[in-house]
Amino acid sequence: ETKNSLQTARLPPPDSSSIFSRRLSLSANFGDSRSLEYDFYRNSCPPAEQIIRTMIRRLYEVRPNVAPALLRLVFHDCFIEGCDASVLLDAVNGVRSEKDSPPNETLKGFDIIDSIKAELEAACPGIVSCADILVLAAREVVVLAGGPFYPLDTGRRDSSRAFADAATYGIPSPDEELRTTLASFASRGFNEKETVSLLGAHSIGVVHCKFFLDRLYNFHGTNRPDPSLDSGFLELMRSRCNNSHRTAPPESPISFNIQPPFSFDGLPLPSFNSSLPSSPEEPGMIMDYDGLRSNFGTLYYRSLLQGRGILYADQQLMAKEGTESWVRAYASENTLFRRDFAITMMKLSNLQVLIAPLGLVRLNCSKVG
Ligand code: HEM
Ligand SMILES: [Ca+2]
Repeated sequence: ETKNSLQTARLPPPDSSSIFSRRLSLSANFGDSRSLEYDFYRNSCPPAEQIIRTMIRRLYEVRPNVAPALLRLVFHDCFIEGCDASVLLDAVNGVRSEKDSPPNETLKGFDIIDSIKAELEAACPGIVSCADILVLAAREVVVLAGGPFYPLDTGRRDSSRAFADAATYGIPSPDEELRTTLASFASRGFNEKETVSLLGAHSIGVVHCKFFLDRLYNFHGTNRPDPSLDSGFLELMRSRCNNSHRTAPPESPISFNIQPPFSFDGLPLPSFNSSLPSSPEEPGMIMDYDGLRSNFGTLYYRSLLQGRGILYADQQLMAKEGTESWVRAYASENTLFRRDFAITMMKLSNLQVLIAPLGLVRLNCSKVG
């Protein structure tokens, strides 16, 4: 299965950019033998995967929000020129980083990757790529958050540059219509079903008010809320995010209105206080649909059935029969969802990977040299 998804993932998307074609033709020169391998570090750094697992588990105990942070981070890396750790690079000498692009402004978890990298550099200097660390760390947090385990091949190499423009235009927008979202995923090889299952990642984490304020107060410039929103849920969201969050500068004390976390279905919440937005000036909604962590995914899809998706792009999954039927299926069959989510996470983690001699192993994940 890994092999198949890797091959699919290596097909050029319809809108393939020149950099992508360059990579593809270069790797094609070496034939098909160059691909990721199961346990790539078995000789060069045997404890690599165990180190990552142990560190993530320890971190998760004190900071459970590492789970959503890293799950989102791997998506934002792999979606832009593949899983090459390009998203981790800092700006240098006026060359913009992906971190600075608007869709990435609220990304978190860079420090976690850095500390894992430091540990791995101490154990096996110059061996384990940042790109592999990121996908492996994301796999661990999915399991900790109650999601499925999935096997991953390794041997990804890191990019030597960031793709700031590609990140600005290539990360899907939360306000997008369904067809645009589907086209964006299709261009990376994900069909409708796979797109619906990947969005199950929105079972955990936080959404800041600015990403859905328009839905609450001025949907598509109508001065009215989004009609697809359940009315009770609209009130709940408005109580979290008032209209002033639209214009208030981030440091404005006016925005201080965080309330205790709650669960959408009245389920008891675990102590997830640290998944509150990082600063009190940035209120938002907790996507902790899976209060008991036993059913990762189920409550996300059920909430879409009830018109309770937080982002417009989430709720849009109900706008078309093809995607709606998958929302229904995943809302009622958690085993099916877990299987499909595992497969699509493997596919996401294998997008456009760089294999030696392409790319490099960065010694510091946020710098090239
Ligand atoms: C149409 C596609 C998607 C859109 C428009 C979208 C948009 C967003 C937005 C706006 C946020 C809130 C960020 C914030 O408030 O700081 C968010 C959070 C998140 N997204 Fe997505 N996303 C999409 C797909 C995905 C996928 C495919 C994954 C992973 C496989 C993912 C994982 C996450 C996670 C885990 C969070 C919570 C982050 C945290 O709490 O730190 N998203 N997403
Ligand atoms: Ca990337």
